Amino acid sequence: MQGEAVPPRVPTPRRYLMCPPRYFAVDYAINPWMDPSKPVSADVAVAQWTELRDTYRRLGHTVEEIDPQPGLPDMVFAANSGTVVDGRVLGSRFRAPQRAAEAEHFRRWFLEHGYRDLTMPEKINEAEGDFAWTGKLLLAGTGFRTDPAAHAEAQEVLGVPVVSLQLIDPRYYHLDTALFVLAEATDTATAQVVYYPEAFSPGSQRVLRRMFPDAVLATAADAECFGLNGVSDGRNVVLPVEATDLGARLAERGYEPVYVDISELRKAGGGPKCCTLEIRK
Ligand SMILES: CN(C)C(=N)NCCC[C@H](N)C(=O)O
Repeated sequence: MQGEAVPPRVPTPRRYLMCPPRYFAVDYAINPWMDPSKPVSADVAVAQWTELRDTYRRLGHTVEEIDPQPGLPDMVFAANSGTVVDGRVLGSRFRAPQRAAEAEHFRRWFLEHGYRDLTMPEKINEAEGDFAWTGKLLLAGTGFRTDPAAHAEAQEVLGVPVVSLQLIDPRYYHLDTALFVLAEATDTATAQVVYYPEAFSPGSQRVLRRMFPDAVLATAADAECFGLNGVSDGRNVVLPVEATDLGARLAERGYEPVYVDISELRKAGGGPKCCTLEIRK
C-alpha cells in the first residue's frame, strides 16, 4: 500500500459472548503450548480476562457472559463453542474428550437467550477456532481439530460459502492462531485479512494470495506471541501486548492497535480471540 492514501477505518459495534476463567487450569495437554507441570493461576487468568472484557466494553461493544463450569478449565475459550452468522447458530463438537462437555453448556446458553435456529454438528467442529467470517464467506481451517467434513456441514447449516484452508504447523492448530479478519466486506476482494503464510499448506497459501492480494502478511515472531489471535471491529484491533511489531504495521494501514496481556491464558494455548465468540445478530 506504499504511497497510497490510508482509507478511513470504521468500527462497527459487536456483540460478544465470553466465559470468565474461574476454573482455569492446565491439567492436560492437548496442544503444544500446554504443560501441566508448569504453574498457572486462575486469579491471574481472571484478572487478564476481565481486562479484555472491559476493553471491549470501553470500545463500545456488548459483552454477554456465560457461567463457567467446574471441571472444564478450557471453557474460557468461548470462540470454540459456536459460529453465529445472521442469527443462525452452529454449535460445536470438540476433538478432545476433555472439552466435549463445553458444547452442551453453550447450546443451552443460546437456547435460553432466544436463539432457536441452532444446529449441533455431527462432525468435529471447533467453531470460530477454525472458522473466520469475512462478511461474505467463511474461511475454514482443518488439519488439527475441525474435521474437513465439518466445512461442508457448516456451509449447509449456515447457508454461506465455505473455503477450506489446510493448517500444517501444530503450534498453529486452529485457524484463529494463523489468520484473522481486520475488516469484513460483502465483496471478498475488499475484505482485509492478516495471516501467517507458513502456517498453511502451499495450496492454501496460493488460495489466500488469490483471495486477498492486499493482505497483511505476518512474521514468525508475530505468530509466536499469538498476534494472529487478534479481534478487530474494523478499526480497533485487540492484540496481545507482545505483538507490537504487528500492531505498528496495522497502524500504517489505518488500524488502531489495542494491547492486552493474555500471558496466563497463553499457557493453555489461547489468546484474545479464543476468549471471544462473536454473535452476529
Ligand atoms: C486460539 N485458539 C487456539 C483457540 N481458538 N482456542 C484455544 C483453545 C485452547 C485449548 N486448551 C485447546 O487446546 O483446545
